[in-house]
Amino acid sequence: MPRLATTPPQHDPTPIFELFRGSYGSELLTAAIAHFDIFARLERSPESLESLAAANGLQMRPANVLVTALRAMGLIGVADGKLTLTAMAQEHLVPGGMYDVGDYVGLAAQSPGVLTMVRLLKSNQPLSFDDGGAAFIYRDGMASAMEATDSARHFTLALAGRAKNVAPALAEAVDAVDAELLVDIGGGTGIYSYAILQKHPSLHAVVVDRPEVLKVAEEMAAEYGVADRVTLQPGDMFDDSMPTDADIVLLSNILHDWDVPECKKLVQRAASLLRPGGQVAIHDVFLNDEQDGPLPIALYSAALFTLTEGRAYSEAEYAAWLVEAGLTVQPRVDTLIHCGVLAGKKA
Ligand SMILES: C[S@@+](CC[C@H](N)C(=O)[O-])C[C@H]1O[C@@H](n2cnc3c(N)ncnc32)[C@H](O)[C@@H]1O
Repeated sequence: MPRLATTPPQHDPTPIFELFRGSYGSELLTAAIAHFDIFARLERSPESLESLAAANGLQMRPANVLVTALRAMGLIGVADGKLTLTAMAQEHLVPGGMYDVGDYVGLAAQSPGVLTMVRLLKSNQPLSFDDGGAAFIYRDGMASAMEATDSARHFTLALAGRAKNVAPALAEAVDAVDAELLVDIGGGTGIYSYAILQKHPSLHAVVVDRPEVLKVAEEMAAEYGVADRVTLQPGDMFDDSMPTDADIVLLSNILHDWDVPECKKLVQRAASLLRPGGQVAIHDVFLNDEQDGPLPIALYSAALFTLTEGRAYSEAEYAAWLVEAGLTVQPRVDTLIHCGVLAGKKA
């Protein structure tokens, strides 16, 4: 009997993910207090994100990750378009204040996790694994752990744990009635596609990913009994051609791996593959449009920042890219573990 990718778990695993990501909160808070000049500066005068970033030698991606988390923690607010301290931060995090707790938090300033976070924030570079390169991302000329058999397998199977839980909800959330062709860009194990295939017996899926990753996708296609309706296409999603006339192009947990220019390019490429009436389905997490939380997503954004060239984005950011690509944005549908689908339809 093939495995079912459409049966949801009995218990929602979201709290486990939130507990796991909690360490990023501690690291960012300690980094902000003990390694960057944020609270004293904002006490002197409100400031734009750009100017706070420049004063601390940070590029915009790390600045966004750090400040979004501090806003989600209730330490930084916004007034008249500038960053300000909240009352709690003013009382407790301005150096020299009567009730300043900065030195207490600073006891963790030299811990390995905090030092690594500070290094990554300053360099704007993802972690490199055993000299094999970054996890989850590949583009021409970059060292990538997805190019070697063992590391590609390790990172791909790690994502299968989340995918097995979320895929049943994704298969419900994506409108695939009457669809014939699904293109899953950076599909990894392919589990999300396989759930949609199991729900829609006349659908065919093309899973595009790196060659070593697709070895895992091939095993999973057999396990889930969909191998005869799946084409595995090795390639580079930025440069290689992909099938056209697609009803659905799935970008599941892809855009959060990349910085804004790459995201725009990928959404444009995805839109160019659609037949009229088709949709690009962005499956991801969503920051608030104000970039001030929710805290679990702000901390996940920090995780993404350390591992990849991306971060979490807001629905407004994704929607703008879909519109730029000529698509009409559909209402967002939640799946599981903070994820949801934001689709853009081609007229
Ligand atoms: C974070 S994983 C997402 C996997 C899966 N879609 C999911 O939701 O679990 C990103 C995937 O994109 C693939 N990928 C990264 N860069 C790529 C590139 N340039 N071309 C093709 N695939 C790429 C990775 O190998 C990996 O499988």
